[in-house]
Amino acid sequence: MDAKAVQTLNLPGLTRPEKFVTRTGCSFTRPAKPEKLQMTRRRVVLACSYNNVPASILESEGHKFPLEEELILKNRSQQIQPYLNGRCVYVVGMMGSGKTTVGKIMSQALSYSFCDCDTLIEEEVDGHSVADIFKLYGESFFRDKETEALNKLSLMNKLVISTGGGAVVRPINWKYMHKGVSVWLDVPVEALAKRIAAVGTGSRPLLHDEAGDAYTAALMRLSALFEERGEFYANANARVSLENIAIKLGRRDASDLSPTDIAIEALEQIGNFLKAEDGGYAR
Ligand SMILES: Nc1ncnc2c1ncn2[C@@H]1O[C@H](COP(=O)(O)OP(=O)(O)O)[C@@H](O)[C@H]1O
Ligand SMILES: O=C(O)C1=C[C@@H](OP(=O)(O)O)[C@@H](O)[C@H](O)C1
Ligand SMILES: [Mg+2]
Repeated sequence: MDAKAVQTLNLPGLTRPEKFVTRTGCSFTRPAKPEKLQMTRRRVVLACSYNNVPASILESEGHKFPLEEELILKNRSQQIQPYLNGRCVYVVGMMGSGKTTVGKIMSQALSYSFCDCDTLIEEEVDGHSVADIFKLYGESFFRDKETEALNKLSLMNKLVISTGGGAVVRPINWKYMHKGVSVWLDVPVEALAKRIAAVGTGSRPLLHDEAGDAYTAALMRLSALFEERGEFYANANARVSLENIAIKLGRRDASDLSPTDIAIEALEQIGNFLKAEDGGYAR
């Protein structure tokens, strides 16, 4: 064993190793005393089903394994449950920021149900798509339906709710969302434009009018929208900066992050908010 590489970690709460893949090619040998682990730089496979295994030792060498992701998601959600107390989690952010995609992952980790606010509105308006609702009845009608939907959802619990990108603009909507906990997926507009260009602007009526190639058109419109709305997203209780996650995980840029990477960070940021709200006292 390379002595230089050996570090001793105090891992409170670690009980017994089974099988898991480390994320920095670290290896563990089971010490005599379970609460201490020795790490070397060689990759071995070891799994812990643990509470409080710091995610920092689960750093990826650029690839993750479902078991490891499950462990971390579960770990994060177990840490926040006592503070969340069944309150709904609202995911806010610009169009294309991953609210629906990441929201579903978070709901599974929290054993919550998932609700997409746009889908709820479509069901309320005879199954018309959001784009058709804009066309048939106009944006103001859509916004009223959005407020009605958020009002209804605010009476429920144990839901992860992915909101529509414009929900943050109306103060009344925040009155409803602040009955739960809100998290803002803060994604660089370039990454948003790339994602939306890949799927097309058909489902997003506010991106329809720009001329030019799909990416440039989306980038122009999203930049203008963010200019108008940026301050409203900042009302969220927690913020997930994809640029910060990329730096933390040593990735090239925000486009290099999976929805699960973002869900893990979202749960961590929600946890930070809840602990601060609670005076940091463990339950
Ligand atoms: N982390 C990610 N990396 C790459 N593409 C993503 C990521 N998260 C979401 N997407 C894609 O971006 C598009 C928008 O995602 P979606 O969840 O619908 O966002 P929103 O609900 O915020 O508009 C979808 O095509 C989705 O597959
Ligand atoms: O940003 C917006 O104003 C909108 C975002 C859309 O939802 P997504 O954020 O899920 O695309 C949808 O609510 C509608 O097209 C308006
Ligand atoms: Mg959505």
